Amino acid sequence: MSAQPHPLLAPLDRLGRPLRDLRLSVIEACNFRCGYCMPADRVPDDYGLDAAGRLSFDEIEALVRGAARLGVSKLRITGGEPLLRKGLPALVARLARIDGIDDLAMTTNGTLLAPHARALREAGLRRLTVSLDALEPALFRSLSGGRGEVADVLAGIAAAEAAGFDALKINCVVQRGVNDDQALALVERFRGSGHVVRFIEYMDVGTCNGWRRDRVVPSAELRARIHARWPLRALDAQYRGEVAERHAFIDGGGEVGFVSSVTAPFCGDCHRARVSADGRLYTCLFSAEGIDLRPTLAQGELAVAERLAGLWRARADRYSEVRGSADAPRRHVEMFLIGG
Ligand SMILES: Nc1nc2c(ncn2[C@@H]2O[C@H](COP(=O)(O)OP(=O)(O)OP(=O)(O)O)[C@@H](O)[C@H]2O)c(=O)[nH]1
Ligand SMILES: C[S@@+](CC[C@H](N)C(=O)[O-])C[C@H]1O[C@@H](n2cnc3c(N)ncnc32)[C@H](O)[C@@H]1O
Ligand code: SF4
Ligand code: SF4
Repeated sequence: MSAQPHPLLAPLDRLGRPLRDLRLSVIEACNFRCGYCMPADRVPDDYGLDAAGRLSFDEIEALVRGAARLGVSKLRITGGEPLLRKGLPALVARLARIDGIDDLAMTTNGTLLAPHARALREAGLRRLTVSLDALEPALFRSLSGGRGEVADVLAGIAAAEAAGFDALKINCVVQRGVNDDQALALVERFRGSGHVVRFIEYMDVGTCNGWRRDRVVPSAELRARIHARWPLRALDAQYRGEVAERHAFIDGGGEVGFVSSVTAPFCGDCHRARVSADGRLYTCLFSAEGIDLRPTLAQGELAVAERLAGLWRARADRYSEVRGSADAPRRHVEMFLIGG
């Protein structure tokens, strides 16, 4: 059941967009070094705030309760790698109880999922997204910065299924000449499984990921490649502002999705806010500066709701629509700090 937003606090931003979706990073550290996010040559092995720099579970709960008062109903836990955060199932249990949060999801690289899937499910996590950029083991290892094994991710997916998670999202960031040749294999592997593979255009987020536009594979091109092998038909969005464009396999093999933030931006309906592990609010994936919420978190959920409402009303972000123009911000926060 959705919480009734406080009557004074159901804010619209300057472009008329409500706040519906909160993406919360619970940790800035990661056990991978994906080149498009946290390149090994730019981010030291021991990178990470010490635990005291992170929001406590009490602070996180105050944040989410405050956000729920504004009409936020969807919460995604992310990182860094969220499964590195100690005590995560206990945090999930606290967040799952918050009135108004109808959709509690997590994005993970999946390597630590096998031992944790059941506890997360029992704690109340409803949905899981697992990132998986390649099935070929040597390529997967290289894409993870030499840190990960694809077999561990597949074991994590199997453990999630056994724990009762169904219809996982399997997210693949596609780079031309790097892993675009893995797309058909990924589709084949998960067709008919009930899980949904989604291909994400490589984005220019962060300062250090060496983005090149010629490495972006437009979703339309990838969709045509998949359609030639397994014919597709477009599906309607399930709700306004859905990030992925959905397509069904005509033969009944399930569906596949495309996130096209470079070639077909979707800022017009963007109702997402992000909070980093140290409590900074980012009103766009491409914001340069976060706004420190920590002093307000100590004052309780009503104070949080009022502060968030004021900040949301001032928002006018639409980076993907102005990318490349003189108006576009030049500096962005790192993706591993705000969680994608
Ligand atoms: N530019 C841009 N990209 C986004 C935004 N939200 C998500 N993405 C990209 O899309 C990817 C997939 O996002 P998800 O978190 O899986 O999408 P979602 O719509 O919240 O997930 P579901 O509710 O499960 O469909 C992210 O990792 C980002 O790369 C956004 O607001 N702006
Ligand atoms: C930052 S990660 C955090 C969660 C977890 N570590 C994981 O990888 O699933 C969340 C998502 O952001 C995506 N991502 C990171 N950098 C990206 C980029 N430059 N372009 C597009 N997606 C990116 C990742 O592929 C991943 O699916
Ligand atoms: S995409 Fe996820 S797994 Fe890869 S470096 Fe970034 S935070 Fe880590
Ligand atoms: S670029 Fe910013 S405003 Fe546009 S959809 Fe992404 S997060 Fe929202």
